[in-house]
Amino acid sequence: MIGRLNHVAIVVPDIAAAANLYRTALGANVSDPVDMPEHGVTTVFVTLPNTKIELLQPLGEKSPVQAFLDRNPSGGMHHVCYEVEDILAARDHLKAEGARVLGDGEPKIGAHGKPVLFLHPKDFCGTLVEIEQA
Ligand SMILES: CC[C@@H](C(=O)O)C(=O)SCCNC(=O)CCNC(=O)[C@H](O)C(C)(C)COP(=O)(O)OP(=O)(O)OC[C@H]1O[C@@H](n2cnc3c(N)ncnc32)[C@H](O)[C@@H]1OP(=O)(O)O
Ligand SMILES: [Co+2]
Repeated sequence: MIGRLNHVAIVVPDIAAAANLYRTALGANVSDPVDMPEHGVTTVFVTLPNTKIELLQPLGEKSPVQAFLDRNPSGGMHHVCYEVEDILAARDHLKAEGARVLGDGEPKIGAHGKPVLFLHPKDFCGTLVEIEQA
C-alpha cells in the first residue's frame, strides 16, 4: 500500500540555525520557512535527489511537537512520511489492521497541499508515521 518516502521530519529548537546548517555545511537546497498554524509547526524543506527532509519547529502554545522537543532539547528525528494512492482507503485498511489514526481520523491538508494523517508511534515500531496522498 505505501509508496515513495515523501519526507523524514526532524524537530529542531532553532529552525533558522538548522536551515543554515543544511545549506552551508551539507550544501543542500533549502526552502524558506513557512508557518503552518493549523499544524502548530514552522517548516523548512530540504530537497534531496531522492526524498525530502522536513525541519520542524514548534509554533504556538499547543504545538504537537513541543513535548518531543522538551524530551529532546537538541532536536531529533520525529516522523517518516509515506505516500499512499488513496488516503481514505489507506486509513480504513490501517484501522482494520488495529493501527491508531491520530486526531479525529479525518485528513488535514499538509505541507504539500495534499491530505495527510498520522499513525501512533507505538503501533509502528516506535516511529511516528505520516501518510500523504500522492
Ligand atoms: C507540516 C504539516 C505536516 C506535513 O505535511 O508534513 C507535518 O508533518 S505536521 C508534524 C507535527 N504534527 C504531528 O506530529 C501530529 C501527530 N502527532 C501527535 O498527535 C503527537 O505528537 C503524538 C504522536 C500523539 C505524541 O504526542 P506527545 O504529547 O508528544 O506524546 P505522548 O505522551 O502522547 O506520547 C506517547 C508515547 O509515544 C512516544 N512518542 C511521542 N512522539 C513520538 C515520536 N515522534 N516518535 C516516536 N515516539 C514518540 C512518547 O515518547 C511516548 O512514549 P512512552 O514514554 O514510552 O509512553
Ligand atoms: Co511531515
